[in-house]
Amino acid sequence: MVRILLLYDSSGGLTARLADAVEAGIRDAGGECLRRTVETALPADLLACDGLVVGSPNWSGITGRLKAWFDASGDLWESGELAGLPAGAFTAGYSRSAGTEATLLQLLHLLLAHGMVVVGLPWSERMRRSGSYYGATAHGEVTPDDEAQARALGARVTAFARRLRAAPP
Ligand SMILES: Cc1cc2nc3c(=O)[nH]c(=O)nc-3n(C[C@H](O)[C@H](O)[C@H](O)COP(=O)(O)O)c2cc1C
Repeated sequence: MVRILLLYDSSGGLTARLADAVEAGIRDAGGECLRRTVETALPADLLACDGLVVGSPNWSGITGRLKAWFDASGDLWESGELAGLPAGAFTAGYSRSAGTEATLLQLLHLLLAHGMVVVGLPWSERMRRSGSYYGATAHGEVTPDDEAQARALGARVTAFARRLRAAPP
């Protein structure tokens, strides 16, 4: 069974609710979910996983706490140990038009810097109401469409993790 690290920060609970849906998607796809908040996660958790889904509140970018956590994983960046693992991103904020995609791209940048293989969301009718090519989203509340997109993201990362583990590039 592939193990996916679900790592996120959340102060008000919105990002945590999206994480619930990501976790459900990981399980849908037959994965094991290692769920950690930024307070409890260790860089070693990354090494124990076949893939990663990371989420941050949209605080005009990711939160300082999450950036500090990634800064502390710099050794793994240098050694390239995460290279080739699939990973996806999600974010929650107040407004649809106040930096959502910029925050997702900041998360994707961190994943790419580790050499990870970015898994986004493909176009669907649902994306007119929620989500982005760059990942799953919520704005002010978590709607059923938000949950469905986050769940799809968790399932996609898990499916890619299984394939990549079976046949590494
Ligand atoms: C310092 C700070 C900056 C924020 N910046 C933005 C922003 O640029 N765009 C936005 O839509 N919401 C912004 N928000 C609102 C948060 O994204 C919102 O509270 C969200 O629910 C946070 O996720 P959480 O409930 O998981 O903590 C900001 C909140 C704080 C505290």
